[in-house]
Amino acid sequence: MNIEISNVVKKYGILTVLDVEELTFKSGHSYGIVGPNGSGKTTLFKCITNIITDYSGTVLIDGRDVREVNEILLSVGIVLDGMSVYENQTGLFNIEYFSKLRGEYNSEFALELARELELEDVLKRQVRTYSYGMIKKLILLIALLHEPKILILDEPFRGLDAETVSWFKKYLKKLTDKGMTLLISSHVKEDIVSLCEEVVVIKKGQIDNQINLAEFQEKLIRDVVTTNQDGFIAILEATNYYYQVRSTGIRVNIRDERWKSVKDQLDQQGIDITSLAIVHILDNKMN
Ligand SMILES: Nc1ncnc2c1ncn2[C@@H]1O[C@H](COP(=O)(O)OP(=O)(O)OP(=O)(O)O)[C@@H](O)[C@H]1O
Repeated sequence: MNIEISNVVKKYGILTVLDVEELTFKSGHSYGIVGPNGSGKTTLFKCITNIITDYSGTVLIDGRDVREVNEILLSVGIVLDGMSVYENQTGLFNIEYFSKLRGEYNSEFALELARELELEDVLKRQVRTYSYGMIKKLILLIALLHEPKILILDEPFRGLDAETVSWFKKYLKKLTDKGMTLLISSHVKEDIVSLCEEVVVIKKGQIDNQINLAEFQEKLIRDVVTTNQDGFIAILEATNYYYQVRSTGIRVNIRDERWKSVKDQLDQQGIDITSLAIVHILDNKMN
């Protein structure tokens, strides 16, 4: 399912917290939404899922306005950071309850997921006796139960152990391979890189950048310090490669094979590399 956002402006009083002219999430693709705290990521998710409705502009899912055709939301799963369940009820009650709110309850599938997430043994316990990670797993399990066509996850992995994060990533990959659209916000670069094809950077409520990660696969940013920085710059100037002089060294932004030729030239001129740090493209953009 596609999501098309046009001229969406959300204000709190006189403060504009979201102002997105045009943004499209294509069916079956996975998107990372990144940006500093308070930049509007959660607000965007809430507008897409009708949790916030008092915005101007439109959000269309498969061409239908989410504020007019509520049924579309049955195909959308959302997990917001800080979402809660009924703590005085058991895990199983919560799974069944939230599942039935959306339609059929498939107990076999629910148990299968619970087993994979190692929640099976605690399903009959009241949720208030769960650890933070168990509650988070339970909420994610509930969101997965209906195999949504669009899944929106706001900081989904915070507080989960490495094994569970790895399970979720594999599971989400399977779902996107089957055509689910995934929107995920995270401050953890590795989560975004391992799951998403495209990154949308939001700053102060506006789209600051859109990055196709596939294009950057072989392109690494390097911060390089050499024994002769002027000689190094002369090589980069002569080859027309883009560089920046920084306190951490000379930042070069070139593909692997070109970097090899730069290194050969450094060798020929007797210039040694004393320090080399690889910076991922997203380190620049995420915060
Ligand atoms: N109910 C509210 N009343 C007033 N302002 C709000 C309300 N909810 C959010 N805001 C403001 O809207 C802006 C965007 O908040 P939002 O939660 O969307 O940011 P975020 O990018 O998800 O941040 P984080 O990375 O910290 O989760 C912030 O300035 C926040 O203070």
